[in-house]
Amino acid sequence: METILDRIISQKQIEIKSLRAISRKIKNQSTNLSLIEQLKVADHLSIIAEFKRASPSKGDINTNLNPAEQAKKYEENGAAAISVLTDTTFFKGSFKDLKIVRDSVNIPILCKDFIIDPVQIDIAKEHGANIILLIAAALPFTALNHLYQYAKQQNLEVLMEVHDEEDLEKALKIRPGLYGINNRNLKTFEVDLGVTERLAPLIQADGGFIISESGIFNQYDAKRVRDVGANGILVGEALMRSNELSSNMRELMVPILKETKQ
Ligand SMILES: O=P(O)(O)OC[C@@H](O)[C@@H](O)c1c[nH]c2ccccc12
Repeated sequence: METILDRIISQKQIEIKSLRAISRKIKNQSTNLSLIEQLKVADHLSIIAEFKRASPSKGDINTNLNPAEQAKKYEENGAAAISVLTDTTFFKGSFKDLKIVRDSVNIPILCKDFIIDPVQIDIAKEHGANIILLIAAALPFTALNHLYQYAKQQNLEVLMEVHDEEDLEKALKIRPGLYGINNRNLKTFEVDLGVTERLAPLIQADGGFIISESGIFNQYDAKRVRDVGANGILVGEALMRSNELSSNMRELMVPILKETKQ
């Protein structure tokens, strides 16, 4: 049966063709902002705050927010980085949003997309991204490794997303240094923080920073992933819907365990 991930990837293959045709008029905006350097010194859980208008699992989340204003609020309230969804078809995001956020803040930005081709990495960088996401489940090992090496050559950091042991096996061979454990299964949309509890110790044994992604809403969720060694959390829906962003973000920044520091 065709999963949502299969559908997203087939759509990407179509979009890549037009991305190649985009003239690269935009000046390279990339700066040297580093999430990894921040994670090295953080004493609380770092928040990667996401700008996410909609998603296939939740439908419209908040389509009225202004990306520049929301990004500034994330920065003011202590986000370590901002994630911007650039997929349009399924998430209602765009590279324009990425550029707007880049021009509004001074912290690292993650381009959140389904990357299957180096041209997407070029475009992410041209719009000001410092970090890209690579989803292990979306690619065979050789392609994943190739895109990882390409991004590093472009001076970008890579958040390597894993959801199960099979993904992790591919990721550990690459040793990316920065892992995203997605609590949401991109094939069924099921969310379970137990995924971080299961995979984090396997990553810790090998070394590398850990970001727990998806389904994190409050300090109990934050503590749960912190307790198994997460260095950071990637939070979208909870922050996009929040009416009290400052206090919500503050409650998520729980102190991290000494053993977690690298
Ligand atoms: O809105 P949430 O449940 O806080 O999740 C944020 C983020 O983890 C999620 O948007 C995400 C994680 N990995 C992805 C890959 C593609 C698209 C989206 C995602």
